[in-house]
Amino acid sequence: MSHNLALCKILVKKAVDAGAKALFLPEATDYIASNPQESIALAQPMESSPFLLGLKEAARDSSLAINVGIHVPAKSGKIYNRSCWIDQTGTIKPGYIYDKVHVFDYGALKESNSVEPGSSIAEPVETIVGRVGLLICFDLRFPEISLALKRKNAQVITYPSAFTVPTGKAHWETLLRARAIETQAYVIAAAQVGAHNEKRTSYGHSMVVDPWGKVLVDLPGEGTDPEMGLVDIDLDYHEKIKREMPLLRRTC
Ligand SMILES: O=C(O)CNC(=O)[C@H](CS)NC(=O)CCC(=O)C(=O)O
Repeated sequence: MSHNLALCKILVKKAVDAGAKALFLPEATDYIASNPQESIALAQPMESSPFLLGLKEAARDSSLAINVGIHVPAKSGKIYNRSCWIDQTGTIKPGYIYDKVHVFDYGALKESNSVEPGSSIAEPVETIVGRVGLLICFDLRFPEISLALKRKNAQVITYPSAFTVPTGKAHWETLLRARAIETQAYVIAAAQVGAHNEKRTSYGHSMVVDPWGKVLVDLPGEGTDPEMGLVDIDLDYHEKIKREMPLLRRTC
């Protein structure tokens, strides 16, 4: 976790140097464990997690908002797979969190062994880059939840992710573009890349798609340094797309 925090701080510096107002980090940025027991054992409460406290401090010191995926202990003894919005003062206000609703049980991965599913869709967060709807990774396959955020006027939807390589190759870009086209929102999907342990490798291809479905960023995931892309979130463009093709007024 201290290693991951150090990598995050490199990205914070890159973001600040590039003039960014917000930085989007992947799902499970604190750690990816080798098995469900380890994942549960490593989870720390938000109040005392050195990873999260360090990231909040970095946000405050650099006046940079940060979206990050972490693990948090749940009352059931399992953990929540959580997406947090840290604002540019380093604060996670009430309502700035979302717990992954759809857990990923596929092939060798049984997320439900360790993760307690969340039970609600968070209101979009009013941020320095617009109204941000928080979702996570496998939620990407369930259009309903992103359309619920569209009805709540989300301008940006985030999917911090750690997709598997085969499902990523088959579906990742198509799903992200579809969600952006349907919701007419910016879709931002920071993704883990490469080998985590002998059993797990993530697909990568961190991607940003604009409200028309155009891919603005697709990071190659090469080399050893953490990579970052830079985009302008153009809220006027988002409005224009919605005005010219008002999908919500129609019924079906
Ligand atoms: O394990 C952790 O700590 C973090 N969580 C994840 O990486 C999760 C659960 S295993 N991964 C996914 O949801 C991949 C979804 C996917 O690949 C797909 O929908 O095709």
